[in-house]
Formats: sequence, structure tokens, C-alpha cells
Amino acid sequence: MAETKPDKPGFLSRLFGRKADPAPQPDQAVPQAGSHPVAGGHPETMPSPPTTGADDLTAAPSTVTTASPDTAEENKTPAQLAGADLQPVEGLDPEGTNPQEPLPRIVTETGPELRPDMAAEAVPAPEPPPAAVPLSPQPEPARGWWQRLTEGMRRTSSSLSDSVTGLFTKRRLDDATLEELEDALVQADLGVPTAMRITEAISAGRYNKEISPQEVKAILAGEVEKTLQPVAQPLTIDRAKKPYVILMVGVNGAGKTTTIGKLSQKFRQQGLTVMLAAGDTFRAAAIEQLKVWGERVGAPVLSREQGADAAGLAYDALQEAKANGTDVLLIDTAGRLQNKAGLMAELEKIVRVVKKFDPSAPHATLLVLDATVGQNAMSQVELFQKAAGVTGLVMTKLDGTARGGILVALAAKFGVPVHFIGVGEGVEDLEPFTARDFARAIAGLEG
Ligand SMILES: Nc1nc2c(ncn2[C@@H]2O[C@H](COP(=O)(O)OP(=O)(O)OP(=O)(O)O)[C@@H](O)[C@H]2O)c(=O)[nH]1
Repeated sequence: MAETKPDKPGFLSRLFGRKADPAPQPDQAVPQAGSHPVAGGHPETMPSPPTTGADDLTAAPSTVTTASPDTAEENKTPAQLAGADLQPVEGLDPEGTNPQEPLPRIVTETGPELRPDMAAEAVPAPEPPPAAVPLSPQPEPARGWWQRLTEGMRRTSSSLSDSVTGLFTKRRLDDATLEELEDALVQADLGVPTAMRITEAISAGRYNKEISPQEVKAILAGEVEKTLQPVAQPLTIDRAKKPYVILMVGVNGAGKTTTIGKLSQKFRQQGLTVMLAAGDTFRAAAIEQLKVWGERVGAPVLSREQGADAAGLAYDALQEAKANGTDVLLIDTAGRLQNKAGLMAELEKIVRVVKKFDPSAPHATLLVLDATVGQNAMSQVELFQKAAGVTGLVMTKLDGTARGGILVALAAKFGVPVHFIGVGEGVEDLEPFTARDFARAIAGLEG
């Protein structure tokens, strides 16, 4: 549920009286940084912040797994560890010793490609998964991205669709209707400025006339697409940077580790070599989870023991990746809470250390956002931007919420590129973000 609707001028007064005022202030009335609890996390169990500076880089030795698609069977990670540690938000066991911590959920992948223009193509027949990955007895038939996207976003789109249908069936477009529509859009987390823009677009030339729900949805989709178009940017790997360093940040449980796995798979399918750095040294299980992904996608994983200095690990990983001529290095980081200054300082330290090795790195800093946190995503963007200089967003779990509209609010407010969206736990459920598909899915329109 969205929060209390912020104060805003009545629709008619905005439409006729104050249209010249373009300042998109209302978003600031939406609850902001620090006003919500962060999803998950156990502040009292967080490790003490690391010392500052990049001088303590010679701690424990790192280990590198040598995963490759040809890894011998006996050397593979046991199946029971595959994807371990997948419910970090509630009941998180920072020591990684809780026998109750859920085992990995494995989903058979079907391997779509990275390019947005291929997103809607039919998914190729599933390849046999590595032996370490148990097959479900009845693999689901491959579904195209559009189908997964619309199914995943059903909760968001049906709540919007229901409002639109309820409001516009055999009813004239009057002030009250528009007011209610605006409320529904704000409730769906699209943000007040976007909600106002959409209602104004709908009312233009149609005031006091009948308008069908379908027409409203089409205008809604058009306006959402306009807002999203500038941020829908593919993640482009610059082959001249070797390794191309991607730092993954986000609060715990947002889906960073899983996203790293899914991205690695896409890079590998493009023929790129990938190395993973298990920079979430906070939890042993997170390190294991990354190793499993490394095995699955054929990417070596550089790790140290739990509690080791993450910045030192990142430095080692850079050296290793450089020495090996690796194309892409993905650095995982611990789940961080924005109100934990020490943890943010650790993130800043990782960035500093990476820059020491290569001033142009990290070449991309991707903030993974869990769509289910709704408006709290706004404050996460602000804080991670400060700590790490976010260059792009990945939004996960759009399938688990009616608050998918938050992506529109983020686009309107920050203009940070959105590279990928996730609508499920499977490898194939993460795809490059395209404005039109998302806009039509959210409006409940056919592709
Ligand atoms: N439904 C759904 N679940 C997802 C999606 N993306 C990730 N998840 C799940 O979210 C959970 C948390 O993912 P992780 O990758 O462990 O999150 P994390 O950010 O690395 O968490 P920490 O290791 O605690 O920092 C896992 O169960 C994932 O399978 C998505 O798009 N949809």
C-alpha cells in the first residue's frame, strides 16, 4: 500500500489555474529517506565497520574457484548448496550457521540474450543444466519475455486496471473522476508528478465527455513510456576496459547475488569471460551462493573467509582479473542499510580501493532495488548514489508486488538509467529494461 496521499492542489485548480508551475515538488511530500524501515536487515548483528584507508589490503589470502563449463563433476559445488541463502531479509543468520536457513531455489534456465531488441523473441529450448542443478520433474514450457513480464506484473497492472475500469465505465470525465484516478496512480506508487501529468493528459480535450477504460489505459501507457524512455538504457560492456568492473550494491535481500548470477549467465552467453568477487564477506552463506552461481555459469569466484576485508578482496579480484585477461569482473557487496554509516563507509572504501587500481573503475555501479519496498526505493537511490555513485539500476521482484509503479517515480525523480528488471527467481526472469514493454504491461495492455 502506498502511504498517505500528500497534499496537492485540486485537479481543476491545477488544470486551469496553476498549469504554468512545472516544479515537480510533490514527490518530496512522499515519505523519504529514513522515514521507513529498510526492508530486512538486523542492525544489531552488523559487523563493525572496517578501518578506513586502502592500506590493509594484505589480510587473509583469497581463494579462486576455477569454475568453467568443463569443471569436472567431482569438483562441482554440492547440489544442496546451489543458490544457498536465498531468504536473507527475515531471519537472517549472519554467521551462516543456521541450519534452518533456506536452501537454494534452483530454476532451470532457458537463457535469453542480453540485447533489448531480443527481449521479446522466443526463448530457445532449455539447455540441459549442469549436473549440480537438480531438474524439476516437469520443466515448465518456455515462455516468452512478454508473457513473463505481464504475468509478473499482474498485481501492479490489475490494481491499476481495476481502478481505471471502475472509474471510466459509463462515466463522464469530470473533476471527481480525475481526482480519483490521480489517487489510484499515486497509490500504485507512480509518484505525484507523474500521476498529475497522466490525469492532465487524459483530461485534455475530453473534459465532460465519455472516455472508455481502454482509451484511458492507452494514454496512461503513453505517458508512462514517455517518462521511462530516457532511463531505459542497455548496459553496454566496453570491451576496451579489461576487466570491465561492475560493482553491485543494494540493501540486503534486494537480490544482488541472484542478479549477479543472472547477469553472469548473460555475459557468458555473449562469449565474455567473467570473474566474480564474493565481496559480501558478511555472511558465509552469501559467499557459498556466489560460488554456486560461478559453477553454474562457468565463472571463477574469488573469495575470502567470512568477515574478511571486502575492499582488499576487491583489489585482489582486480589483479587476478587483469592478469587473466578477464572481460567482466562483477563485485558483490554485503547487503547494506542506508542508516548504517559504517557500512556505507565500507562501500566508499571499496570504491576508493578499486579506483586505486584503475581510476576509471568501477565502470558501472549497479544498485539493485527490490520493487516490493515501494517508496523506500527513493531513499535507497539517494543514499547509494552518495556512497557509491550509482550509474544504473536493476529492479527486482516486480512479480511480488502491486507497487511496480515505483519504477516510474524513480525515473521521473532521478533519471538514473534502468538497465534490467526482474520478474521472478529464474535466470530467464531478468531482462533488459524497455520503456514500451513496461508501460504497456503496467497499463494492462496487450503487447
Ligand atoms: N520473486 C522474485 N524473487 C527474486 C527476484 N530477484 C531475486 N529474488 C529472490 O530474492 C531473494 C534474495 O536474493 P539475494 O540475491 O540473496 O539478495 P542479496 O541482495 O544478495 O541479499 P544479501 O546477500 O543478503 O545481501 C532470493 O530468494 C532470490 O531468489 C525477482 O525478480 N523476483
